[in-house]
Amino acid sequence: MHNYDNYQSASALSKETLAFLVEHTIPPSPVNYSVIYHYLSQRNSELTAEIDFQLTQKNALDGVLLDDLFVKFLSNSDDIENNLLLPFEKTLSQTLDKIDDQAQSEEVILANLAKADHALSDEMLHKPLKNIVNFLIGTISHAQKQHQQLSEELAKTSEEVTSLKSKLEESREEAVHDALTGLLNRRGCDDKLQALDINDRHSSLVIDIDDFKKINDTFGHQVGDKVIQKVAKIIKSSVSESDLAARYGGEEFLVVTPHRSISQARELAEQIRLSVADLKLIQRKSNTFLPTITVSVGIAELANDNNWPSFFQRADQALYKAKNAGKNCCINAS
Ligand SMILES: Nc1nc2c(ncn2[C@@H]2O[C@H](COP(=O)(O)OP(=O)(O)OP(=O)(O)O)[C@@H](O)[C@H]2O)c(=O)[nH]1
Repeated sequence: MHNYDNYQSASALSKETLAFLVEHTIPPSPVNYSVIYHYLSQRNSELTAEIDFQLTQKNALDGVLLDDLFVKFLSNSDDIENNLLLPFEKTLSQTLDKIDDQAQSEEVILANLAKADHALSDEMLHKPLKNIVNFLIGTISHAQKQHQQLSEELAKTSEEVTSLKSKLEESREEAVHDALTGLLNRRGCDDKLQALDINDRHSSLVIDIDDFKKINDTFGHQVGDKVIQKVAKIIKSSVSESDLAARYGGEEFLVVTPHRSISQARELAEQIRLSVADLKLIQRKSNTFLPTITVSVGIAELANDNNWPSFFQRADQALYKAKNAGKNCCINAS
C-alpha cells in the first residue's frame, strides 16, 4: 500500500495512474483519474476487486463503468480530498516554500559574490581568486535558474490540483443531481434523508405529471423534457430550503418536508398543483399552446413507518388514488 502523505510516493502513483490510463486508452478525466488512482493505491478493496474482475474478464474499462465506480465508491466520500489531494497540496506548498527560500539565499550569495568580484582588481595576483569567484557565480546562477524552473513547474501542478478539486466537486454535485432538472436525483435524496431522524414528524409529497405520455406522443420527447423542466422549476421555487425536492422517476417527483404536518404539506401540494395548472406553454415550432399541464399529488405524514420506503409508498398509494379520482388533485394518505 502506498503512503499518501509522502510526496514521492504520491507522485509515483500519479505517474502509474497516467500510464495505466494511457495503456487502457481511458481519457484522463478527473473521475477516471481518481478511480484508477484509488485502484492502484489499493485503498478500497471493493473497488479494487471490481476492477480486477473486469480486467480478468478482459472487459474494457469504459467511461460508463468508471463513472459508476466513482459514484459507488468515491463521489460521496472525502477520501479523494483528504487522502489524495490535501497531502499532495501540503507537500507541494512546503516544497515550493523551500525552493523559494533556496532561491532567496542564492540571490544573497550572488550579490555577495558580485561585490567580491568587483573588489578584486584585474591584477595577476587576484586572477586565480577572481576565477574561483566567477566559477561560483556561474554555478550558483545555473542552480538558481533550475530552481526557478522547478518552482514554476510546481506552481503549475498546484494550479492543476486546484482545478482537479473543483472538477471533483462538480462531479460530486452531478452524481447527486438530476441532469435535466437540477433537482436531487434518487441517490442525492437518499443521502439527504440520512440527516433526518425517522422518528421526527415529517411529511412527503409524490407528484406526478398527468397524461404525460400524451404530451410526448403529441409534441415529441423534447417538448416532454421541457414540461418536466417547467414543473421542476415550480417545485424548486415552491419548496423551502430545508425541504428535499427530487426527481424520483421519469415524470415523478418527491418532496420531503421535514418537521411539517400533513396539513402544511397539503398547502404546499395545492400551491404546486395550482401553479402547474397556470403554466402557459407554447410549442415554438408550431407556435401553438400546449394543453393545460396538470399534476396529481399523494401526501403522507410519517406515522409508525420505520423506514423511508414504506413512508413514500403510502404517499404513492395516495397518488394512485388521486389518479383514480380524475387527476389534477391532491389526496392525503390514510
Ligand atoms: N420526455 C420525457 N419523457 C419521459 C421521460 N421519462 C419518462 N418519460 C415518459 O413518460 C411517460 C409516462 O407515461 P405513463 O407512466 O403512462 O404516465 P402518464 O401518461 O403520465 O399517465 P398518468 O400517470 O396515468 O397520468 C412514458 O411515455 C415515458 O416514456 C423523460 O425523461 N423525458
